[in-house]
Amino acid sequence: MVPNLLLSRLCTEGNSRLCVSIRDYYCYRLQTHPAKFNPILHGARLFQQWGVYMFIKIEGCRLKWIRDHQTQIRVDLYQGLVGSIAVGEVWEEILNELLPSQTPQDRPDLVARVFRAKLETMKEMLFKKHILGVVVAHVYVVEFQKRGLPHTHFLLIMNREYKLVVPEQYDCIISVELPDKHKYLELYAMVVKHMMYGPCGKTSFEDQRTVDSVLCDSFREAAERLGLIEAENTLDESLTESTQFAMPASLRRLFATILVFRKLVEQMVLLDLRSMLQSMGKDIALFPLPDIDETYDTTRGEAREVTEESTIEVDSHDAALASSLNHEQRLAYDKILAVVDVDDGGVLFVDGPGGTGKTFLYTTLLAKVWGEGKIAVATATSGVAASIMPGGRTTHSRFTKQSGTAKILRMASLILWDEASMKKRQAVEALDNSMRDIMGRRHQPFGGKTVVFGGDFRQVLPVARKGSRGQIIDAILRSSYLLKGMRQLRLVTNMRAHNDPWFADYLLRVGNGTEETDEEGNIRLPQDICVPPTRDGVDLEKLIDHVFPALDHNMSDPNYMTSRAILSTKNENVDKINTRMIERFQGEEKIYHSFDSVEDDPHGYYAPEFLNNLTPNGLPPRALKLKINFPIILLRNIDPVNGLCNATRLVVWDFQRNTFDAEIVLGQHAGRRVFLPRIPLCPSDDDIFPFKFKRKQFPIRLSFAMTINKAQGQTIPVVGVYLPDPIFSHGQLYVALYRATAKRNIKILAIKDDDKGKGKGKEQSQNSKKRKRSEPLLTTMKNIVYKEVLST
Ligand SMILES: Nc1ncnc2c1ncn2[C@@H]1O[C@H](COP(=O)(O)OP(=O)(O)OP(=O)(O)O)[C@@H](O)[C@H]1O
Repeated sequence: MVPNLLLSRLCTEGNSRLCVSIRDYYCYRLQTHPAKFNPILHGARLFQQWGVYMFIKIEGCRLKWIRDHQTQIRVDLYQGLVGSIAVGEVWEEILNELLPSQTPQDRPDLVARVFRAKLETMKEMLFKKHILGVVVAHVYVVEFQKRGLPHTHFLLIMNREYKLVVPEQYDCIISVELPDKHKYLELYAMVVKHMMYGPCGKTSFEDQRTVDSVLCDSFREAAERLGLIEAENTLDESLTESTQFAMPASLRRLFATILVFRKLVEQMVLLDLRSMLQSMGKDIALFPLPDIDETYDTTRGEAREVTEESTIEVDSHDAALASSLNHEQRLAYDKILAVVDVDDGGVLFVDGPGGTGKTFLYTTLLAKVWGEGKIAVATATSGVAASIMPGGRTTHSRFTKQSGTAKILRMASLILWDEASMKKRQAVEALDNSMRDIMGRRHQPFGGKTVVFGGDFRQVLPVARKGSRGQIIDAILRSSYLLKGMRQLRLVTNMRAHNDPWFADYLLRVGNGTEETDEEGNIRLPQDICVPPTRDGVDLEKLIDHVFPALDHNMSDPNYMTSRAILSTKNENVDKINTRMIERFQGEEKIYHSFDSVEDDPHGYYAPEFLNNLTPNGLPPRALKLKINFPIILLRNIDPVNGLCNATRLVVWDFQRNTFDAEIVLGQHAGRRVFLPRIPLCPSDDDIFPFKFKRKQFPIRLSFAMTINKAQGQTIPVVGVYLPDPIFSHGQLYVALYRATAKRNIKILAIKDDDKGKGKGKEQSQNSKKRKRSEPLLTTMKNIVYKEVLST
């Protein structure tokens, strides 16, 4: 039925053609010529766009032919079997040919070729082997779905004796149920693997509208109840759920108290709210609430920071730690206190590799300064480091424009900034500039304050987006003008791994880039920390077993859950491991769907199905799957003062429909139970989409596995490292290794790059199980160290 389209006309002389069809021409443009660079094949989504335009050209001609030949085409006469086949994203024939970092969607040419080969096989089975009976005529169309993958619909006109005339005959060849898992395990597995839309359980429209045994009035209401789309009262409901969940008796008591002491309680609540909002960096005046009567404020208008800092109670245990400082810590301690005592300013840098006791030193210093009635301001670049420092706050929430900030900085005898190596130097320089103004001493660094920075430049450095090595180095504190006047205090002894001195030494050599390398520039990994290769290629399962032994027995133990994690370089690897852990973990699963939208899209041009498929880095998934006791990690600073900051680790306790209950498990706030709401989140990388994407979801991810960068500063005694791709930035290998306390607590699974063939893209790396057995797992590894950032 489909004509051959001619560019001008099809001329034949013997067997040779003088002209080619439009279709032939574009087929030629899509050929892969190994020696020639073909820009079309590298165009990713542009390639798809181009494909669509070219297809429209060809299809336009086809449609014209059909329009002009209506008398010959008597479509209305036909009836028969309708069926379809669709392309599978995990077809190996496609994955094997992808260029580095391409996905199947980026290569419509490959997808179409492989799809056609399969289609031809299918046609042969249908029309030559007659698997469904003799076919006398057929029609099929191939369509490309939104994601850029093709599928086809068939209409088969059967020979008279094979025509299906009663439902029973259809039932013999068409089955819309899952095969019996126990009888036909292989068939069952095959159907589940290739099933595109998941099992459907609904049998009627009423059934579709029934949620939790309640028949809803509309499909919209049913979708809202299922949490698939956002209901208008989601926030109200989550508040109601939290209140039901949290001690109804105390809430009733509060209500009774409000009735009795209305004005007083109202003012107390407002003052409390003001303080909470301040700690989140917000002013209560921005919200439509009753006015505050300052006479009820017992702090007499004193800024929250000042009240907080001047009422810190010293933990006697922290004060006693001073007697256990080791020699180098003691030297640093004495030097810093001497500068604090003189009170004429000084800038010091505690340079200590991971585990050398920087936090231990800060804890003793803070206890000493506070014990003398002085003010010490403790900050850290990341929320995790801040949460393990007494009175610690992130620099982001500490150095704000709040009225109390300047006052507290003026009063402080010591300002401590941990993980300064992870912050861009411009941020530190901005503080220096502000302090000079605040103190009215422009000529003295930090206006003459004692400022102690701590950090480790062996670790992953602040990200200069798409920055070159030079730009990254230029962005760090080492390159600042402040370095000249900074006194260096060195800690060397690894106190965390002191029971395994060989390992402690090895870590330091990795961090310093002094570990011996082979001719390919790789360092050797200690044999006993590498996962031994398995015969059946299930190395990742082996790594999971090493890190999470006897999971079934330990899954309800929060200490077990949070003292271990698998680290990897990329989010896609992390997601893969977390998905495996969801399957392994027992218990009922709860799925929370996100509500996705685009800002400034009043006409709804961006379809929800499209938005739901997006998973930008740093955002939670569209379908967040949780089970009780799952370890999770926060993705945003929600309430830093109360321990809810980016990278805080929690364990899931219980679910409600719009909220869930979790417990903070590490740091100063360990043991605190919190309710987490869904909040609007935007990708940190603004340029990633040509529109402003917004996902309303719980700001968390599972933390069975996490990226190496996210693990920086975390305490993880038992560590697995999964490296299906080589590490790619300064300090990554060091950060991954030094989390562990000893060699016996770490296992690495590094897969040789060649195993995946050259440039097979991410899907192939996800298929690492299919690694060729002849190829060994890696026991040597690339280590990237920018030595210039380590020298002073
Ligand atoms: N003098 C000491 N006596 C006993 N234990 C110590 C001493 N110094 C440090 N430790 C212990 O060693 C471990 C590592 O110390 P700490 O967390 O302070 O190191 P760090 O340099 O801050 O590490 P990281 O950079 O990885 O955060 C902790 O368990 C700490 O309690």
